[in-house]
Amino acid sequence: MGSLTEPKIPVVDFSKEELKSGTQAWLSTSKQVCSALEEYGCFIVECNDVSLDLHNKIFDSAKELYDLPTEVKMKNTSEYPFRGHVARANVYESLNIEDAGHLESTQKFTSLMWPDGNARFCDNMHKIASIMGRLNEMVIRMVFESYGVENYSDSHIGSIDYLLRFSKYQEAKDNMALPIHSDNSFSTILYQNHVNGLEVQLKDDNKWTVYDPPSRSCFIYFAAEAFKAWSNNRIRPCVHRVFMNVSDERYTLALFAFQKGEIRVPDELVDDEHPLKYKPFNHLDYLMRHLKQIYASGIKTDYPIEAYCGEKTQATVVPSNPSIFSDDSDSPVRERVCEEPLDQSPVSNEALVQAIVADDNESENNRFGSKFPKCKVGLDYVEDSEFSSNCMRATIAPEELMENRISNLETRGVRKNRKGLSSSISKHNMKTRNSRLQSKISVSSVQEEVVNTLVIRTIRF
Ligand SMILES: O=C(O)CCC(=O)C(=O)O
Ligand SMILES: [Fe+2]
Repeated sequence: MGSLTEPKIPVVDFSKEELKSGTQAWLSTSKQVCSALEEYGCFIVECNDVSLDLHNKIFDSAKELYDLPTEVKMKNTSEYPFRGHVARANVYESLNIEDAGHLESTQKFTSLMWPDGNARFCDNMHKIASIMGRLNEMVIRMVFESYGVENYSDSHIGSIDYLLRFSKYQEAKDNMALPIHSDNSFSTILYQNHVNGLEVQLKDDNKWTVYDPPSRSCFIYFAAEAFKAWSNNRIRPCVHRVFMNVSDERYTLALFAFQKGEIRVPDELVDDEHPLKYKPFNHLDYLMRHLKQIYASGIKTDYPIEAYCGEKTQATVVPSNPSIFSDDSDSPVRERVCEEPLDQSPVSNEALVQAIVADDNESENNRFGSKFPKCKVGLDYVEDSEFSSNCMRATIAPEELMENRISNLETRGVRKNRKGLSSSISKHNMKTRNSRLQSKISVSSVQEEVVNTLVIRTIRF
């Protein structure tokens, strides 16, 4: 029989006294933090660092950011997947500041969005990011001390690479605004406006608990995949999703902590009871190569970090077996990953658009068509990946197949807004219906900031 009371997200009070290492308050708070992360993977941080005034200013500034024209927001780009400007229909939109631990990065982002300046925005965002960063560092010290590995805290904290993400959610048709996932960071701290929507899984039981912060000055702290690996599986990564069934706009700010350089399980955390589960790994490489492959291929894996650096995995960290990609032999359309990837480096929006345009014009220099002369280039919408709606794939297909695929794409609701065509495309004088649609799709992919997840696939015919 299950327990009668459902577990709740633990609340840890960081506001009572000044928390200083070595004090009784510090020790008891550390204990609560550690057991919350081991048992549930998350806890609510109660503190009084954010006044109601600052709360209001932060979300006014966030709204101001989202109210900017799309072409301005699209200037926020990144070589990493799912950073930069990401938009999904009217349900989800995010913008990301990389290297957010430094004021200069926030300043740079601010002047990209507001070339005439917006000191208020910069100031508010730097303030809240600093509060969240300090909290994260305190939690790291507490956990490291609890495990007796406090000698690693300084170097760990010194190598944190922060990412600040602004997210906006609106009511979703199926209510699912952000799919189920755990973060690929080390840890994440999240701050939200007055609209709930975040749900966490506290046990492996498919039950969801709504994050309902007790006050405007609360944060939620998540342990993520890299924290689990570092702790040799002691810490539980928090599985969460965003479920939106209210018409109010939900705004959040999340500070993701990544590690520059290598993460290795401290020797002190390996013993007979806890044999080593992970090889040392480079966190940013994990993000850049492994996740990129996973997202681009549409493979859903429950434990991506195990596949990357689990003690039992092979030396190759990037999936190389084409059979893991969709290859349904009953289907008239057989797909395989191009054995010789055309371009391993991140593909810029312009390069993608130019390649498509070049293909359409049957140019000699066509990057794709020269390798696959009978094929047309198009973009395929990936439905099955974790962040499905943000993913597009480049597909090479004979024209008649493109026709089918494009009608599928239409029914799958790829944006058809003709105004979405950028001038750089329309001036290329597209002739056929197909090519127009392809271009439109490519624009959509550009808008959705997914060009970096480009995978070249061939369709045999
Ligand atoms: O905005 C939220 O509530 C959750 C965001 C999140 O989970 C993410 O960006 O990974
Ligand atoms: Fe998340």
